Amino acid sequence: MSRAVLSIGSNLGDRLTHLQSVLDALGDRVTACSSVYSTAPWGGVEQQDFLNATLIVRDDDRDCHDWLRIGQELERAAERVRLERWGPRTLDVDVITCDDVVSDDPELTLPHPRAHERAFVLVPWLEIEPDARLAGRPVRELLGDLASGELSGVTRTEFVLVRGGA
Ligand SMILES: Nc1ncnc2c1ncn2[C@@H]1O[C@H](COP(=O)(O)OP(=O)(O)OP(=O)(O)O)[C@@H](O)[C@H]1O
Ligand SMILES: Nc1nc2c(c(=O)[nH]1)N=C(CO)CN2
Repeated sequence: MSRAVLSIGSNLGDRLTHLQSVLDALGDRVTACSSVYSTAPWGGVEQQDFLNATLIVRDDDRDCHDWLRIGQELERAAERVRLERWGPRTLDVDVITCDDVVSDDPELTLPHPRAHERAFVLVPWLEIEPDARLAGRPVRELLGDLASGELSGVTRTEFVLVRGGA
């Protein structure tokens, strides 16, 4: 059994359809799904705005590596091409936390080593889990540490992701 927090994002092609493909594939393993946010690109590469959302997933038969593997399969299905670090992509699936696992394995680092700096992860996560903690600190507090410019780049949209579509 495992429970994970996943961040999904897209800024190439039909961005909403790419995000929905994750919900469709995960079906009822998704126990919570945030609103869809329009987010300014993080990381310094000039590119189109992203759509981002955060999900909570649970499965009796899967472990933390399974969530990474499933995410990578979905990225491949969306024909994601790796050209540039933090550059444009059809679909990105990051494992933010999984149970209470702490790991510095480069293949699956947990919690995700840059999540605490990313309003595009923290804002949607807080929406679906107001008491969320990351590496021992309340997500609400981590958001307070971010520059106001980071927060203003994250705007809730009216787009809707449909759960249980599998
Ligand atoms: N928690 C994690 N979630 C997703 N991938 C991870 C994680 N920890 C390590 N990785 C590894 O990171 C590698 C690069 O992933 P990816 O290309 O999606 O990075 P990125 O999304 O461009 O940047 P970032 O890692 O900063 O989000 C993957 O091969 C994967 O094995
Ligand atoms: N706004 C936003 N910026 C990003 C994103 C993302 O999903 N949203 N993903 C990145 C690579 O992980 C790099 N930068």
